[in-house]
Amino acid sequence: MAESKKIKNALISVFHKDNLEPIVKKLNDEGVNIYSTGGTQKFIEEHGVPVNKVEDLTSYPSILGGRVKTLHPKVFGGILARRHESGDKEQLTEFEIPEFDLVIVDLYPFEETVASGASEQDIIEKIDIGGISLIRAAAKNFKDVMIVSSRKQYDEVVDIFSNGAATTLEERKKFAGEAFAISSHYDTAIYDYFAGSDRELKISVPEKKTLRYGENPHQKGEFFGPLDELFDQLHGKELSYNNLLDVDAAVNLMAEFDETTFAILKHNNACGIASREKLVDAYKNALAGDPVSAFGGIMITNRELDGETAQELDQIFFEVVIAPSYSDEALEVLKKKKKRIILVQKEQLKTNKLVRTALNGYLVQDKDMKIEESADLENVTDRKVTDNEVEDLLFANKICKHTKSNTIVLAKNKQLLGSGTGQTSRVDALRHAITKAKAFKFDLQGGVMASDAFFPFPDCVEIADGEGIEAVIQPGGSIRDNESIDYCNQHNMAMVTTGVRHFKH
Ligand SMILES: NC(=O)c1ncn([C@@H]2O[C@H](COP(=O)(O)O)[C@@H](O)[C@H]2O)c1NC=O
Repeated sequence: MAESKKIKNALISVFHKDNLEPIVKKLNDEGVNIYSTGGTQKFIEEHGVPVNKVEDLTSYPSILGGRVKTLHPKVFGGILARRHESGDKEQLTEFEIPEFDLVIVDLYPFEETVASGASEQDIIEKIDIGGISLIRAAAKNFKDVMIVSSRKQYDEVVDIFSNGAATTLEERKKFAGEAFAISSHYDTAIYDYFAGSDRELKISVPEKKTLRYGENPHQKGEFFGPLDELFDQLHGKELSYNNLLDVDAAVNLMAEFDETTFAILKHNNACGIASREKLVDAYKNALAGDPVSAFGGIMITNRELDGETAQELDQIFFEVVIAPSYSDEALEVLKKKKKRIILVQKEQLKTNKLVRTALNGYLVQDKDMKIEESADLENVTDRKVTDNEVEDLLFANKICKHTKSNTIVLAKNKQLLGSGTGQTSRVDALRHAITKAKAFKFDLQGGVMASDAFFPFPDCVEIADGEGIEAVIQPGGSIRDNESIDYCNQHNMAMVTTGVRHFKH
């Protein structure tokens, strides 16, 4: 077993004082001398534990409103001295500096202060200088010093001290690594606050979840992010890498819909979706869109999931269900299958930037936040779209935005009839959409067609017309737009353009 090093002197300077008591009591029981800054020292004293003032050690009071408290050679010398260097030891003796073997710091809450909308002055005062220096110094000298840099580590520290106030080299090195994670995250948050539009890419996410594997079982996978803020998982196995991608697609798609809607996704694309007055009807009509692909799919709705809908859902195998809430009856039904993942979506996504790897770097872009309303539509054909067609066109356009390019979406009565997903040509996407719609016995007569990008040729409107599609929504902007528009005019079809392309790769 690794040799433990006893702690003789500890320096404690924490912003939040909660949960510190068991550690200081233990240190006191073990005969450790505790040194502390103003507020921390008062807190420790109030708990009946003797403590030395850092001010007495440095012979300086805390000055400049707390901007300088521990920034002194008598403090940093005691942390940074190399215990195996005789020169360092001699200097400690010469300047009467105690050797600190343990440093506990809880930094000023910079991120929380920014998030609270505080004034610039308050934010600037929450940039911790002394505390971050204590953390870095103690972590650098981990061979002799134990650094506790987060309140989240207190339980582990109490555990380590259960056999006496001592630490092993292995423990000190591990805590040093965690300390540099804390200090670099803290600096990233400060950088984010100051950085302008020409900012560098700095991402620091402490919350990590190790996944069973990545996209395939032979690939390792991890997720970084505070997933618990977004979802409560009520039941089922752990979300996998592919589940997370599907859930992301599902949540983004559903965010477009206000009325009662149910969607089923597979491989990040909707294979069924419908808006209806009753949730159970929305589900049944979503499932009808492609009951084959729905097998093993991701289910999502924007309404409380009721017992009747849950009974229907229970008839098929699916991986994940997402809803803002569930009735007791629904939960009882859905929990029957042990592995089924049941998620409560607590809030909408707030992300407005998208990041992915490309070549030897990263691509960063604004999220596609644009979605068209009826006022955004320009009727470019002789025949004007009817009110019902407008509803279906906007419905299809929303699905298009969240389907992999190239895509064509066919819809009718706020129900997805078929889509072509991720095709290399637009006409292939349409053919695929038609095949799917026909496979599930949909009548395309009177349906609408949405395209994520303009039609380079009139072939798509020609084929759609042949199947009975009567109205079309597309961004427009092709040099051959007129050929598609002319065809529509000659065949009593209506077309609206949006001026907004919705590629998704
Ligand atoms: N200025 C300094 O020398 C200094 N030394 C430690 N601190 C911070 O002061 C806080 C504790 O202060 P107090 O014990 O007075 O409540 C901790 O969050 C610690 O990170 C400092 N404050 C900010 O930089």
